[in-house]
Amino acid sequence: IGQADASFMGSGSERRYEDLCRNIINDMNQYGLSVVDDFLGTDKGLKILNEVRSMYNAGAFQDGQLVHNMRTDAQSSKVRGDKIRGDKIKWVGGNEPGCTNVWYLTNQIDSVVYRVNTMKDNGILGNYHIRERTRAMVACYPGSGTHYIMHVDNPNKDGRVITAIYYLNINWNASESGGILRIRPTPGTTVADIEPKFDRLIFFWSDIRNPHEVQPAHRTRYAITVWYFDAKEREEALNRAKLENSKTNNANSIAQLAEPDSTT
Ligand SMILES: COc1ccc2cc(-c3cnc(C(=O)NCC(=O)O)c(O)c3)ccc2c1
Ligand SMILES: [Mn+2]
Repeated sequence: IGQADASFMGSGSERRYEDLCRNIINDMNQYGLSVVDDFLGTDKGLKILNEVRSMYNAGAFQDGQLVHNMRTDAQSSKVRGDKIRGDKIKWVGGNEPGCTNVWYLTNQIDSVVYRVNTMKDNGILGNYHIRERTRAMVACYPGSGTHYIMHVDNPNKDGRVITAIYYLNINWNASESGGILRIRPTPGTTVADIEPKFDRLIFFWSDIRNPHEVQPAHRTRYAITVWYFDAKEREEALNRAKLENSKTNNANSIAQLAEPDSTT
């Protein structure tokens, strides 16, 4: 996987920017994932890290835990919640105060994604029409073995086609701290083990092509994720949701009709 050096914000950067985008296109078509190192350079990366640290220390993150994998312990009928996810998250839209560096990052990722989506000979990327994305999800795995079990980001065509993750972890040593992102591209038997290194940006298809897990982290592990929507898949997902919604509303109103009117 081409480890493109992407500090293209420097001088004479046009050529390097084109090369970076070409690398991403090739990686996405060949592997369904791409790793870009030194995306913004050290000083911009540090500004983002400090901003995220102050958010986290201000207690702005909520427990990302959604569903406990509850099960009863065989011996003492105690119910044990095996956490599916151990991360704590904060959604950032980009215009909140104190998030200017996260906003700068998402702007930089946007320009790369919109570029690769429109370049000629971009293969599978040409099948999508990417016009919008989610807000930025700032995630912290607070160490002590917190992890995320194998999952697919978009298993049911909710519109998200590309996952982009930017890592903030200086001198990350996976043999000590774990926290590897393991992607198992499907179909296939290969495995991609990606360390959550400082100033590293990765892309991968969000759907069932890329089941992945975050292995137990033993050090605080920060990442910022944005998901990019394909306009057509997103519209179809929203239409399905609307249809479902109106069905339940109708069902509810019919149910109300059927209920004996309590006032009579
Ligand atoms: C309904 O509300 C929510 C709110 C937040 C949610 C966050 C995730 C999520 C998904 N993937 C990863 C991941 O794969 N990280 C890889 C890495 O850090 O290297 C991750 O950390 C978090 C999934 C569902 C959510 C639903
Ligand atoms: Mn995921």
